[in-house]
Amino acid sequence: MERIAVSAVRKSFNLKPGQTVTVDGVTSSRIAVLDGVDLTIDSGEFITLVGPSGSGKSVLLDVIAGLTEATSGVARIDGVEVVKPHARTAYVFQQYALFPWRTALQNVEYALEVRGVPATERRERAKDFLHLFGLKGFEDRFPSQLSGGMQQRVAIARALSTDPQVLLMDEPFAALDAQTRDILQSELLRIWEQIKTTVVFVTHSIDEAIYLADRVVVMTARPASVKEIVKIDLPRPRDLEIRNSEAFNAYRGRVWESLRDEVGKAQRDWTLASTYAN
Ligand SMILES: Nc1ncnc2c1ncn2[C@@H]1O[C@H](COP(=O)(O)OP(=O)(O)OP(=O)(O)O)[C@@H](O)[C@H]1O
Repeated sequence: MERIAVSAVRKSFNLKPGQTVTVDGVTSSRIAVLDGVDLTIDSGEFITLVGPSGSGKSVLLDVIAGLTEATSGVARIDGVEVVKPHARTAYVFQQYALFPWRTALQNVEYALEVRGVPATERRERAKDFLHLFGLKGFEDRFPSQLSGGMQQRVAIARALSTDPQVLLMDEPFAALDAQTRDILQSELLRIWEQIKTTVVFVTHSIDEAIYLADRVVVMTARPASVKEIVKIDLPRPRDLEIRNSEAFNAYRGRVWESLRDEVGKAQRDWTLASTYAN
């Protein structure tokens, strides 16, 4: 069943007064970020998005989240146009975005509180989700008393406690060390296997993209559209060892092949931009 449908989505922003951008010799005070993105995602699918830095991946997530309006085109969830944040869509950012004055438990409870879940029920549910992420015994710690990996576990527990139909994740593990990142990828997969919510996950890591996904969506350089979708036919449940397999290696080559030109284009764009800036 189709859960998310992004159709011909374009997005451009006005630049600050006095700023301009020149593309193909045309100077403009608007920057085009998304250029006709089409993407449909089934219920329960795990999608990863890769693309050069600055290509518009976060903006695309924001459109699906209802945090920003498309300039044209439409994003739909279950056939309904997204015009504002949806109660059953959850978002996890790179920075843990926890309330520093609330304990781990209270942070998870917050998401349930704003949805009107009664106190006893929300406390139990929040605890269950913290335990699911291996945080038993850490319920009363404040974010500053938790490691980066633990903070991100709390953020994901908070997002999942609301039973979202759609989970949007914007480079959630980018700030973590490599080992913690590996552990969290596996934990996320383990939990996703149980709840099978629809996930759209942005990453710069090709390995992470392949390891997690049912399909890897490769975006072009800005203004972005979908360049290619690579279906990942690796068996599930997956463990990290799979990254050493021949099949994984072949996917790695395939995704990089698709991404390489776009990274090159984005780099030329930056070089040009810095030439103008000087
Ligand atoms: N509110 C805004 N006003 C103006 N430009 C914006 C705004 N939001 C994003 N942009 C521009 O849109 C482009 C895409 O940004 P976005 O953050 O989506 O890229 P990204 O692919 O997620 O990058 P990265 O991988 O580096 O996180 C960037 O050039 C950015 O400067």
